Amino acid sequence: MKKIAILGSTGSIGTQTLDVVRANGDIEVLGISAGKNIQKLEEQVREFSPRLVAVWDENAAQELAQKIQDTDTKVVAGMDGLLELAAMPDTEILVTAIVGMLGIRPTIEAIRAGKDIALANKETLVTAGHLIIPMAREYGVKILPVDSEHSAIFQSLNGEHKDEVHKLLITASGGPFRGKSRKDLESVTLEDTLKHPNWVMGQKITVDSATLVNKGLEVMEARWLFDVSLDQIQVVVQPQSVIHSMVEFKDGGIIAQLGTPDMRLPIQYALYYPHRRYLNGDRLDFAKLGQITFEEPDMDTFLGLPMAIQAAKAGGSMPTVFNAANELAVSKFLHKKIRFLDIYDIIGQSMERHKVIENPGLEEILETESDTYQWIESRW
Ligand SMILES: NC(=O)C1=CN([C@@H]2O[C@H](COP(=O)(O)OP(=O)(O)OC[C@H]3O[C@@H](n4cnc5c(N)ncnc54)[C@H](OP(=O)(O)O)[C@@H]3O)[C@@H](O)[C@H]2O)C=CC1
Ligand SMILES: CC(=O)[C@@H](O)[C@H](O)COP(=O)(O)O
Ligand SMILES: [Mn+2]
Repeated sequence: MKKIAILGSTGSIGTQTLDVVRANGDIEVLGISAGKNIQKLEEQVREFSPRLVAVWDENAAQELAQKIQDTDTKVVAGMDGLLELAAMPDTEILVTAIVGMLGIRPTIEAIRAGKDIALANKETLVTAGHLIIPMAREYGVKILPVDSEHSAIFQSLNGEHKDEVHKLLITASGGPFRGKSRKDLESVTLEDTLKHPNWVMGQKITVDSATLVNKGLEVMEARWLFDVSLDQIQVVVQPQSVIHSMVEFKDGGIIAQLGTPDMRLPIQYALYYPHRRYLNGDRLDFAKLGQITFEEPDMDTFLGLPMAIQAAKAGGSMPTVFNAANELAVSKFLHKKIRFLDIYDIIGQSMERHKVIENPGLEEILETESDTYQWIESRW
């Protein structure tokens, strides 16, 4: 039995990870965690009997402890609880399916404890990739990409050395507003934004897809995961989300990974790497699909991508500012406190005022996050 723990087991990636566990029958889930959804956590405790459940919210943790006192599962709370889950004895893999840069500390804790990381939580690499990647190397742990584009690149590379690579082609759906003008975006609603054309995902990443911030985060994530320069990464809009990404090698040959939009494939690939397992689900039918099309991303309208590239070029603490500003702006948008285009203003103005800290340590990253939050809160 392979033993895993899941950071964010109640979310979109977390629950699909549990689908993969259920379908295969040879993975033991030793730890699960969530922010505050104790109803789902209780169901998961009763089905998977984990040793540990970590709940961010202290009151929710107490309530859950009451509800499951008839079980052998221990409940822990807060950041200490997430850290305990990340490093719990006997697990081989931590699945980081939590949303946001809150995932940094548990990911570091897990690496120090020698756990391989099945990484969905892109915000961690975006803000702390310069710490995480060398640390993973030092501790001899694998960072196995779960994000569909990065899994596609990982599969397409198939162990080839990075010196063989000419460039990475990251595909983008273009989001629900593909083809719209800036004027059109002035009046889009939250409900419009949450209608992703191809994928069913958590709310934060769905908004990020619509702004193209998601693609920007993925460019930065790819840079850390595959050790390539920014110039070696190209974003291509592929509206059907059938090609999940591609690698162009030095000789001009291009290898792509294709499939239906189903996150269980990259999750399962990461959990069983380097082996493939059967996956029961829809298969691509090319005759029915008819065509696969490509476009340039509209960088004049969807500023999430060019601003991310600007942050990546500035380096140091700037990707943290980009990410933190986006996290808070998206949260405000989800609570209907700001409009869609305000997300770009919040990110842009936060970056403009920031003086880059070169090679920031963990404390400086967290301070930059909280400084960015305070500045935004005082203005919006
Ligand atoms: N969904 C997808 O298809 C994809 C997602 N990703 C990335 O994976 C990550 C997760 O995304 P997704 O599954 O969509 O997100 P969801 O919002 O669906 O789930 C987030 C999970 O994180 C938990 N969580 C939230 N806040 C806290 C907290 N303070 N402490 C502990 N746990 C917390 C949630 O718990 P609770 O339920 O209690 O709120 C939930 O379990 C993101 O980084 C995203 O960018 C990458 C590629 C595809
Ligand atoms: C499933 C996944 O990995 C998401 O990141 C998805 O790619 C979002 O789609 P777009 O950002 O391309 O709209
Ligand atoms: Mn993705």
